[in-house]
Amino acid sequence: MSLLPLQSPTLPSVEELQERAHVVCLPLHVRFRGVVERQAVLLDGPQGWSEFSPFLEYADAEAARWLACAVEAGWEGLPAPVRTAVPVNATVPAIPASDVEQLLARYDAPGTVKVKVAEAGQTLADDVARLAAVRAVLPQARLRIDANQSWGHREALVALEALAPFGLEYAEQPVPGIEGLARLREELARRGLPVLIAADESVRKESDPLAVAQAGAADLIVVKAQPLGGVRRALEIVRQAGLPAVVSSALDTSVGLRVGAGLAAALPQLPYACGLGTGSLFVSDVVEPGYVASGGELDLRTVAADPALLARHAASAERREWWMARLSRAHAVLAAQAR
Ligand SMILES: O=C(O)CCC(=O)C1=CC=C[C@@H](O)[C@@H]1C(=O)O
Ligand SMILES: [Mg+2]
Repeated sequence: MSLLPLQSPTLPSVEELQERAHVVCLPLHVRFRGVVERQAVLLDGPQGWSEFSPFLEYADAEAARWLACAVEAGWEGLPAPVRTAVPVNATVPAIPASDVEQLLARYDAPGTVKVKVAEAGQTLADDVARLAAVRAVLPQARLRIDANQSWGHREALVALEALAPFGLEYAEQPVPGIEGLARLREELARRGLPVLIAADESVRKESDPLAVAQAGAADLIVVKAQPLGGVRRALEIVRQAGLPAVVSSALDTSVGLRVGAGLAAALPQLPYACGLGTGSLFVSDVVEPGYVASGGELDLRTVAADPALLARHAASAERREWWMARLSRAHAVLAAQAR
């Protein structure tokens, strides 16, 4: 397959990136992906603010794709939108059912809710209770689940039998691997269990993001601008995959969420609400008000980080140094690819 190169046409020097970089540490209302604070580098690019925030454990080659996205958004800008607003889902982390109502109150009129399931240390009964709690608060909402590839084949079948009665829009990455998804999808069809399968990790963490579509292993793909190396590369992946796509966040700050909204706004078709509602999980952000949905939608306003908030949430000197070194290594990966 041919994809756009990872780097933007002009890769700025590492010195320029570092001069324009602000490292922040933002508290979250709930634990998400095992963290209670989000660290991010925000770049004051000539075409607008952009974000470099690969998860802390990611190696440099993977982090370089996130930097390619930041360079594209900040130095090239976003592609022209084909719509003026994007629908978003509320995201419910693997919290106790008793906390669901309070969490959902942070979202304004969500028409769709994504519920995290299969959390380590929890049971299927916890997942059922969490979905039931969501259903009780929002009887009309579309529901989807995300297992983050934590089930095995048989476990997934048992879980999906139990959760399908909630009327799932789809199940995101129920099991690991492209073969695992394909096998599960076949078995669901054989059993007449009507749950669509969405691929997330099998798109963003595979060396070939199109492999899952080529294998016929999923009904739809989840696309995230930072992990896929930028908005234009993600658009090209969706075009070549030929499957419906769900745009989602990488737990970005408001700046990264706006880039994700730029991806969603530029897609020719947007059949599903986007996972770009995660700004509501932040206690504080780099813009005020944060880039959160109202009436279940994000508008396409300009998002520019506020200097006072950047200062208030500035990371420690030690974290800043760590991020600058990481930025430099990711830059070296992109520079080597450009040669
Ligand atoms: O899609 C959403 O509703 C929100 C984003 C989201 O779920 C994720 C963001 C960041 C990291 C991931 O573990 C997670 C996901 O797996 O989709
Ligand atoms: Mg996911």
